[in-house]
Amino acid sequence: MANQLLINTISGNYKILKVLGQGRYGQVVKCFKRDTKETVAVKVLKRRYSQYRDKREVSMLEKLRCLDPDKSNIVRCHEWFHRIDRTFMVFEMLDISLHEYMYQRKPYPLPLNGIRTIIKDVRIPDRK
Ligand SMILES: Nc1ncnc2c1ncn2[C@@H]1O[C@H](COP(=O)(O)OP(=O)(O)OP(=O)(O)O)[C@@H](O)[C@H]1O
Repeated sequence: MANQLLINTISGNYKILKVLGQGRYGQVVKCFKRDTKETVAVKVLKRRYSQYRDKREVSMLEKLRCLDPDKSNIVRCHEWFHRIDRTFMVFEMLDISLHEYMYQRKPYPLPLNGIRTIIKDVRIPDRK
């Protein structure tokens, strides 16, 4: 896998298990972190055509790190690093996305109580 070669140039600590998805700014891969024996999600930002964009992404993460992840419902970011022309961000591995959850329940909609809980959870980080 092309990303495995890329990630090996940074650290032999991460073994890529599979591609989790693709976002606007890059690809997210599931990795095994050898030193801690954790499974993590590593976001590999697209080639650094804009250092400003990468810095903005990292500075947003820096600010969010001040919040308690257990209380703010924000995904935990373990670390990030810039190497060669890429930025790598290491996050805790989450369960399925809301989209996937809704898809799995098809053709049944989410129960009203479930929708209330999700809306409440999503709104918590807004309150800061
Ligand atoms: N921490 C994570 N744990 C598990 N899967 C993840 C994690 N982060 C991202 N993913 C998966 O990778 C996909 C792409 O994530 P990514 O954050 O790059 O895109 P996004 O959420 O669309 O945001 P953006 O386009 O703004 O970068 C998600 O839809 C999700 O399926």
